[in-house]
Amino acid sequence: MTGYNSNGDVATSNGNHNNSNSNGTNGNSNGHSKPVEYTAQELHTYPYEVIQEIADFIVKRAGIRPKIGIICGSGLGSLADIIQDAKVFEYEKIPNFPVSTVEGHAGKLVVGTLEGANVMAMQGRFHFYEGYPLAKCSMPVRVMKLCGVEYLFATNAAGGINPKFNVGDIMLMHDHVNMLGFAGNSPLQGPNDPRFGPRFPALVNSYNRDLINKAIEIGKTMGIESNIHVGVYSCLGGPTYETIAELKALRMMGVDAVGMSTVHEVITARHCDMKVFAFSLITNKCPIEYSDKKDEEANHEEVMAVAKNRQKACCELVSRLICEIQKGS
Ligand SMILES: O=P(O)(O)O[C@@H]1C[C@H](O)[C@@H](CO)O1
Ligand SMILES: Nc1nc2[nH]cnc2c(=O)[nH]1
Repeated sequence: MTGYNSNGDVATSNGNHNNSNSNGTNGNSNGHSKPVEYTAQELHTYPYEVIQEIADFIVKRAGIRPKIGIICGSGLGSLADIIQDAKVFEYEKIPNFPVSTVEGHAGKLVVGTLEGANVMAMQGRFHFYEGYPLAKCSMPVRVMKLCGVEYLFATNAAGGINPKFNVGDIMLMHDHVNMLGFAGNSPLQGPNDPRFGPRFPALVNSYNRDLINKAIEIGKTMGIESNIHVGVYSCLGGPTYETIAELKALRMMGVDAVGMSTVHEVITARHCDMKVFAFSLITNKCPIEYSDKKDEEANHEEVMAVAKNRQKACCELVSRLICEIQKGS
């Protein structure tokens, strides 16, 4: 079993340095190679070397270094289907990568080009409620960073708490309330590796203002300006949807949309100095008054159906924003 020695260097269990090569395998005496193995504890925190091996594995096989990373929210996997010259990696086949367990999250990494930019997209993200620690949920963001990604586009399906929001609207995130953080949980918990970023990162202005403004302009030219809002997202642990009392509390805190993802990915991206653009597709309206109406209860089938209906608009918004980034570079 491979482990880490007290210097933080990769070492085998007999104290030898690991001789893994860039495709994440160990050569052995009979010329065959086998994947590097890590302990459960190592895969809980994902040390730099593990992330580097995963990034090398992807870049080597994709043959390009992506500049933009996209995380597809529930039912929004089609954002990755528009990628050209795509190389597709099933999560199960990427060494030390977790697997997707949620419906609407295919569990594939797609690398290719979009609007002339090299991109990589996750068709399937990892959620806290799947039983993964937050560091593991957002580990792919660090993989993106070491692959060369400068911009993170994070998307999600969310419940609209702001009464002005309608099902099918898009909320451009300009801030978040980190409810899991309030409860003492962070993807950055544990020893800090300064190769990724500082121990105490600031999070004001996490959501790139320039990209938000560009997205608003794109929304106008798409004729959907009345369906685009700018607002505050909050991530809860899930997998339950919220109670009325929780929704009332979130609204009082200034939250416009609620979901079960994205915040820890944004924290991880900002820690390693990536530019962040994120949006929520409002898949259901959250009730904030008690009633017996069954149709006010959120459910995952509805979430995915709305996402499927709105995938064309979401794809257009993402591609046109990438086109704008390309014009500026
Ligand atoms: O991955 P996202 O945040 O888009 O998915 C949301 C939150 C839950 O995973 C699921 C609930 O319907 O949708
Ligand atoms: N927490 C939460 N996540 C969602 N994802 C889609 N809709 C919802 C919702 O209403 N609440």
